[in-house]
Amino acid sequence: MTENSNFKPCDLVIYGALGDLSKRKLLISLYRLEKHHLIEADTRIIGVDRLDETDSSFVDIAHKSLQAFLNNDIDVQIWQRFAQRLSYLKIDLTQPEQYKQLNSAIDPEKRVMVNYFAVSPLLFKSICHGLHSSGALNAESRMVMEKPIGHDLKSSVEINDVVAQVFHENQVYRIDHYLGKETVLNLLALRFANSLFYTCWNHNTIDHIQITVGEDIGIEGRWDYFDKTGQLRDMLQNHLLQILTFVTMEPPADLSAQSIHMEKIKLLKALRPITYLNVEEKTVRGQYTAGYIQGKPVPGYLEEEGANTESTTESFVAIRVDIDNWRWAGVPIYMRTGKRMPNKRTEIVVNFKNLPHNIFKDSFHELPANKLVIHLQPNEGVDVMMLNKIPGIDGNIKLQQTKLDLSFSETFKKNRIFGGYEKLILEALRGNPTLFLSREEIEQAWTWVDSIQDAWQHNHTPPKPYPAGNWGPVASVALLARDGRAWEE
Ligand SMILES: NC(=O)C1=CN([C@@H]2O[C@H](COP(=O)(O)OP(=O)(O)OC[C@H]3O[C@@H](n4cnc5c(N)ncnc54)[C@H](OP(=O)(O)O)[C@@H]3O)[C@@H](O)[C@H]2O)C=CC1
Ligand SMILES: O=C1O[C@H](COP(=O)(O)O)[C@@H](O)[C@H](O)[C@H]1O
Repeated sequence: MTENSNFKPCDLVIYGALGDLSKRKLLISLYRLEKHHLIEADTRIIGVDRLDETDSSFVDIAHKSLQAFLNNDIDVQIWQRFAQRLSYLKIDLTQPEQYKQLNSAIDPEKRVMVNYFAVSPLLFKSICHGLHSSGALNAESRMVMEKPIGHDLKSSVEINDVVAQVFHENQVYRIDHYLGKETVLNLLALRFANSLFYTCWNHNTIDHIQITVGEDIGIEGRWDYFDKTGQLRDMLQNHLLQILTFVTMEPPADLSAQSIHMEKIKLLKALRPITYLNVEEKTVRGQYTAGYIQGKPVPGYLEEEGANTESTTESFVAIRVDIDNWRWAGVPIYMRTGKRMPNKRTEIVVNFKNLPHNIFKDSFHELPANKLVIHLQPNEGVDVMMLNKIPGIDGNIKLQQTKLDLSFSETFKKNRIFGGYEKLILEALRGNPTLFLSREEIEQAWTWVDSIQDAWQHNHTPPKPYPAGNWGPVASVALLARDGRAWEE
C-alpha cells in the first residue's frame, strides 16, 4: 500500500456483477487499481447477481473478463492478489429477504460498505428496500448509482426519493464516468487557469462549438437495455450534457463539489427548450443499418442479437443547442453522438469568429478562423489551429494554417492517464464525493431531455437510417449546413 494508507478498507458490493458494465469496466478498473497498489490491502469485492455462481466460478468469470478486455495482459502476481479479494453471492435483487445474506459477507467493524448499483435503474428501488430491510447499512455506508438515473424526470425523482429514505445525501455517489476522464477534468484547468481564454470565452469571440462523442461499437448484446433507452437517454442526457456544462458554465467560486454543481445547474437551466414546434429543425434521430467498420461488415441495429425488427429507437442523435444567457447569446452548440460511427472519437471543437478584415488576400481569400480542438479520447490532447507566415525571403507574406499540438502522452510522459472508472471507483472507495453528480443537476438535465423525447413522440419522428461506418444520417450534415457550417471531420 503506497498512496492511500489513510483510507479505510471497504466491502465493495457490486450488484449486477455478471453484467456488461461490471465485466467490461468495473472489474478491469479494479484490477488496474490493484496493479498500481491503490486498493487497501483489506478491501473485499463481493459480486452479487442472480445466477448460480460460486466464489471460485466468479473468480473464473472475472479472469475471463480481464483476458477479453485487457488482451491477456494479466500479471500473475497482481491477479493472485486481486482474486483473493473476490467472492460471490446469489441474490435475486427483487426479493428483499435474500439480502440478509449480505450480513455474513461484510464486516462493518472493519470495513465501509460501498454498494455499487451496476444494474438497470428499474432495480434501484428494490435494492434500496432490500438493503434497508437487511440491516447491513450503517451511517458510514455508501452507494454508487449508475447513469441513467431513471428513464425520465418522473422516474428519476421517484428513485432519488427512495434512495433518500435509505441513504443520507452525503452517502450517495451518482456516477458519470466521463467526469473521471482526465481530459474532461482538464476542461476546468484549460478554462479557469489560463488567462488566454478568460476574455475570449463568449459570444464576442466564439462563433460556435461542436461536441462529438462517436463510438464504433454497436450495442454489444445489450438490446434489452439499449432498446428501451436509446442514445438520447443513454449518452446525451448524461455524458454530453456534462461535457457541455464544463465547456460553457460560469467560473465556479472554487473547486468544491457544491460550487461546481451550482454553476452546472445554472447552465442547464439556461438551455433553450426544444419542443414539438422546433424539434425537427433542431434535432436529428438516426438508426444504423448494416455497413462496414474499418473494413469489417457489421449488422444493422434491427439485426442485432435479440432485436425487435419494428424498433424505432435511435442509435444516433445530433442537436443544435442554444444557451439563453449573456455569455452564449447567438452561439450555437452542436452536439452529436452515435453508435457504429467510423471510429471512436470524443472531441470538442471551439470555432472562433472570423476577423473583421483580411489583409492577407494573397494567401487566403477568406482567412480560416482559429479553432481550439480538445481531444477527450483517444489521443488525449489539445490543438490550436492558427495561421503563421511561411518562412521565405520573397517580398509577400504568405500564410499557412498550422497546428499547435499539445499531446498528453507526449507532454506528460511520466504520468499515467487513469480511466474514468478507475478514478471514480477510487474516489468512491476513498469517500470523496467531489466528482459525483448532485440530484438537482440530474433532474434539470432530465427536464430538458424529456422535452425532446416528448416532442419526438408527439411528432412521431422516425429515426433516419445511416449505414454503419458513417457519421450519422445525411440530415445531420444538413443541421449545420442550414446555418452555413459543417462538422469538423
Ligand atoms: N455497459 C456499459 O458500458 C455501461 C452501463 N451503464 C449502466 O450500468 C447499468 C448496468 O448496465 P449493464 O451492465 O450494461 O447491464 P446488464 O444487463 O449487462 O447487467 C445487469 C446485471 O444485473 C443482473 N440482474 C438483472 N436483474 C437481476 C435481479 N433481479 N437480481 C439479480 N441480478 C439481476 C443481470 O442478470 P441477467 O443477465 O440475468 O438479466 C445482469 O447480470 C445500467 O444502469 C447502465 O445504464 C453505465 C455506463 C456504461
Ligand atoms: O455510459 C455509457 O458509455 C459507454 C461509452 O463510454 P466510453 O468511456 O467508452 O466513451 C457507452 O458505450 C454505453 O452505451 C453507455 O451506457
